Amino acid sequence: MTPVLDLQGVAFAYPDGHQALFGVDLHVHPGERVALLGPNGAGKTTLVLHLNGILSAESGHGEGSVSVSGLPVTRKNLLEIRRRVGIVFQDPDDQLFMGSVRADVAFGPANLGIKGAALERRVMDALEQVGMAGFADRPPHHLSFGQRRRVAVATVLAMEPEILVLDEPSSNLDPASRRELADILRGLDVTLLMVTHDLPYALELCPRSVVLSGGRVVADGRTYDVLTDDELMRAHRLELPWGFDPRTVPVDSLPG
Ligand SMILES: Nc1ncnc2c1ncn2[C@@H]1O[C@H](COP(=O)(O)OP(=O)(O)OP(=O)(O)O)[C@@H](O)[C@H]1O
Repeated sequence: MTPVLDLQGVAFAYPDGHQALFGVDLHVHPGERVALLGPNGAGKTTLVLHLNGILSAESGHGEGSVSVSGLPVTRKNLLEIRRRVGIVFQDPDDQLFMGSVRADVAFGPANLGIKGAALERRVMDALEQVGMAGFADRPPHHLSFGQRRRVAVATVLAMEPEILVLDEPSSNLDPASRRELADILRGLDVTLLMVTHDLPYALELCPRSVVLSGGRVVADGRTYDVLTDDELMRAHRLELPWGFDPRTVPVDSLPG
């Protein structure tokens, strides 16, 4: 089976010489839900920026290869790659800039040439998937932060990506919004890569976790096994929230 995401030996140094990634290998198969964990400065964002070619070895500061469903992430493939890889950034305001929710969600597919009833269907399907169909005519800046984050997810879903990449999806959400977003994400039929410091969220949503530390993959396995490996957790500054013990989570409530 061709992996949706295939990274081989990805190394990258920023122009100031700071080396952020050292030979990262990562393979994600269709339908998988994977959490990307790691302390501050581990290289998670740098890695995510390689997935749709914002950063790449082609820029002259890196090595290795990234491909999405067999298509190499190179300058000449960027349009198709950006259709296949949907990234939801941490701040929804980076993704919402139109006068209405409908216009924001329509922006990407309209750029692909989709119009009329087909465009409206894409927009409403995406908004329904995130429970925001009733907000189509509202200006995004009149919505709460949690609602804006859901609309940001819809802008990406409307592109019908092969992989949905989420950067800290639970950050700044109140407990109810955090849980509602988890319910939404659990219900999506899409391959998912989620960068998070919210370890219970990773356990709840992603059967598999990859730990990046110092620009290297230091663990890749079942989320439960990663979070209960005390030595690994300590070595890479991963801390569970006070009072949370994965061992007490009922096994049948874990995903996958
Ligand atoms: N534009 C840049 N120029 C130089 N170094 C950078 C740049 N952006 C990030 N870095 C460095 O690269 C390393 C990896 O940073 P990155 O943002 O990828 O980490 P991260 O795992 O996403 O961290 P966090 O959890 O804090 O968001 C860090 O040491 C950081 O200081």
